[in-house]
Amino acid sequence: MKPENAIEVKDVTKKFKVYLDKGSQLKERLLFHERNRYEERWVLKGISFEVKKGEAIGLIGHNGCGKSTTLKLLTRIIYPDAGSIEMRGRVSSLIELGAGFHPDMSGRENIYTNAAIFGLTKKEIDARMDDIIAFSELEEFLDNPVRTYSSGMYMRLAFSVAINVDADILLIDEILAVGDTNFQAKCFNKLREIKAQGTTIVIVSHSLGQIEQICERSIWIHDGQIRAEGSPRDVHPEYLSFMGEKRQEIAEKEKERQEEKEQKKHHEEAEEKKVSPEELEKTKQDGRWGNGHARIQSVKLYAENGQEQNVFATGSLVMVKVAYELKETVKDAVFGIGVFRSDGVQCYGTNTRIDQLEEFNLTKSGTMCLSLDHVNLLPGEYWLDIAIESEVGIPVDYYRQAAKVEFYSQIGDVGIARIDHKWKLPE
Ligand SMILES: Nc1ncnc2c1ncn2[C@@H]1O[C@H](COP(=O)(O)OP(=O)(O)OP(=O)(O)O)[C@@H](O)[C@H]1O
Repeated sequence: MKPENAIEVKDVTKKFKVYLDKGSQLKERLLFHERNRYEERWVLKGISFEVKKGEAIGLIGHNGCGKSTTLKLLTRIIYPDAGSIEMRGRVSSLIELGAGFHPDMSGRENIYTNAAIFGLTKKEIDARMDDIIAFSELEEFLDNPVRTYSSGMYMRLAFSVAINVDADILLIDEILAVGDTNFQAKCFNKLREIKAQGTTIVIVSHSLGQIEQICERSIWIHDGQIRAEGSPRDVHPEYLSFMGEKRQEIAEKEKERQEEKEQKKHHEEAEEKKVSPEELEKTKQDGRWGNGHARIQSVKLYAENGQEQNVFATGSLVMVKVAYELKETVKDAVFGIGVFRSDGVQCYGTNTRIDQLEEFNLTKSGTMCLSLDHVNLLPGEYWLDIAIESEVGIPVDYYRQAAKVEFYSQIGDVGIARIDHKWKLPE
């Protein structure tokens, strides 16, 4: 092991056995001869990385990519099928909330057993007891059995023990996601303090912002292998754009599924009412109204590079293209857009009249393009309503929820939309 390293992971592979369903009824069980049928799932397919003493690294990746498995291997809760893991120093971990706590024992008794697991003697624990209790802020509950604790209280106790055992290496799995915001902030500050004292830290988190604030390096695990590794500022944008594309694929599949479901429902309704699906379509006014002189055929969204998509990073340019078919000339046409959050809150709305564009007549079918230059909507799902009106506000085609759009961001600000801002710190 290199002298400057605290952790060396070399070509580690790990597989799990996943037992196939054997059937729960007696008859099914009797009929199944292959009782122990299982398949092997390779979760890690050869992972190598090194962590220097005093360095903090973040493990990122989509659900199920193998982050927690990597951390459990480092804690030696489980062992690799091949490869090697070497670590130097005392290891402390916060992996599963309250794992290692005995529910019937009091908080105080659990501090003793838990700290002993991390290798402390009774004398050492006694010396740290006050610090552990003070950090947990659980003085009044300390003699109650931990089964009466809330999950937040569990986490306070577990965190307080884990950071007070003078570990050389601290392994944390998504722990900062639990607890109230005050305690989260306190843990976060404590982690920085511990890091400044030279502790090596490995964090698994979906909060890229937290990783950026604590870690020098991010390791992106994908499909059981390391896909990228480097400064969080370099790796995270790459990861986010990859996840954006994935979400786009999922959104498209979901859209197809919804369309198929709608079509099936539509046919069933038509059959029930003994009319043709086309006739039913004509009479149906759900979320759509107007005199029908023009009809919106499609509303598609495009990114700056011209690619059609429905998932965007907050702050991106979104190009909206509205294709319409004309049945009759529409005089003094006005195009409008409304942006609604999925819970119905209107986030924005405008039209060509509000924007003081010259009035125009629609004389043939075509496409209207609207460029939304910096859409600062915060992460979530939104719907676009699109409308065509004619002279003095007569609705021609109002199309509710004409397109769905999703935004993502790695910044943790909250609300509906990001407001451009600048801070000026006191001199
Ligand atoms: N004991 C186990 N037996 C069988 N499969 C397991 C076991 N532990 C984990 N797995 C599987 O291994 C894969 C990786 O799990 P892991 O918990 O490491 O993912 P993760 O990256 O931490 O995910 P998340 O972001 O959801 O926490 C998953 O498909 C999971 O179902």
